[in-house]
Amino acid sequence: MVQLFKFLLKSSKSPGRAHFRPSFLDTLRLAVRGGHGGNGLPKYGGVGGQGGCVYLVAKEGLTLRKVIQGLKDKRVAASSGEDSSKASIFGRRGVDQRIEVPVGVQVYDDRQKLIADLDENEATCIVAGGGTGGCTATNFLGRPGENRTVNLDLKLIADVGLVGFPNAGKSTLLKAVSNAKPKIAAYPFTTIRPQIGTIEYSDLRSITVADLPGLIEGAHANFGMGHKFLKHIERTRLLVFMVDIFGFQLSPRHPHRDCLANIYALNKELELYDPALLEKPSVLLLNKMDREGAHEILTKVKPVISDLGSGLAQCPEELRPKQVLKFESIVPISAINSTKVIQVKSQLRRTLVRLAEKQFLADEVQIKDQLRQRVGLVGPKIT
Ligand SMILES: Nc1nc2c(ncn2[C@@H]2O[C@H](COP(=O)(O)OP(=O)(O)OP(=O)(O)O)[C@@H](O)[C@H]2O)c(=O)[nH]1
Repeated sequence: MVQLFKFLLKSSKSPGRAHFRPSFLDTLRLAVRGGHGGNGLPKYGGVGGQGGCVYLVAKEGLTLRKVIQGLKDKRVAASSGEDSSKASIFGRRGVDQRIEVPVGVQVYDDRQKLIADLDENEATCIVAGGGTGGCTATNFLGRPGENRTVNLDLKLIADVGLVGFPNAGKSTLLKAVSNAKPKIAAYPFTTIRPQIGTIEYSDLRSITVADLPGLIEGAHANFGMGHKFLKHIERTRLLVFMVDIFGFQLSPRHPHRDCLANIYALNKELELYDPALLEKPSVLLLNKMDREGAHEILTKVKPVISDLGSGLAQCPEELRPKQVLKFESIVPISAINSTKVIQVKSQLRRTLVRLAEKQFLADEVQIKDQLRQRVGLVGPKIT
């Protein structure tokens, strides 16, 4: 009977497991402790070995979930340094603990002070130093290692951040332009975690695009998934806003917002999260242009979209931002039409190249200014 019950329990579990997708993890708290320093040997002036330290190394292709799976628990301790002895006057150093984490992790201490930003492959930081070994200065007593809690906050690194309300067609576009395989459905909130796709070009260059889901009107008041995923756009070089040209209605209980109102609402949500995001270069994609009546709407709204400030008086008060977005370009598209999608691909590439050139020139001016200040009036002339 027990066997039969176990069998039934097992077989009822497996289909569920097949559909189980662990939630996206972008924060992790770890308790870390450096090893204790070994004791010295006063009689011979022997010095104890230093305690091992705990350090983090950024590795491409990792996720925070894999990090947890690789750890026994969320406490990581390095080993102690060896005591000094007659046979070994200088005690051996404790063994370090190396934890590999995804590229893009920011490390904070308990007071939310940033310790390190591991934003490139192989970037390393020590999160818990080992205690020094005992010597004359410490009365030959080894010191304890650093003991603290650190918070790992993963901010995805992508060239482009795709932002829009549900159902705008973000997943459809990402699937069409990149290697990503997002879920697509005719109802909102199909995408429940950020998706990253790589767009490849014929000259073997590639750019990465992150689809950031869950943003809805009122996200700042924690509606939907709130601003949970907006942190991931902080590091993108270009923001791509996507709206349905016919507007969007979250549910029959919510008002229908036309495409202009949606743009203001996106603008406001970003402003409420962090006004600095509005300074980022951005492109606007007006999607679903294949549907009947789309071109009439476009003719009507385009002048206002090109100068969002001019339409603020007509914008519903609850959606009105203090500062308006200024788009590098406004592109009417149809994410399900492959010709238009190819145009978007090259448009993104052109914009990123232009931004890189601008940045390069700005850096050059800054470097020359710094050199002039250093050289002063007496040095060679810097042109
Ligand atoms: N007619 C038309 N329909 C489109 C177009 N792009 C997307 N759709 C449809 O719009 C619906 C929503 O598309 P998604 O790509 O899932 O939208 P999303 O923005 O990723 O939605 P969430 O996952 O909720 O964030 C789907 O039924 C798509 O087939 C388009 O260019 N034209």
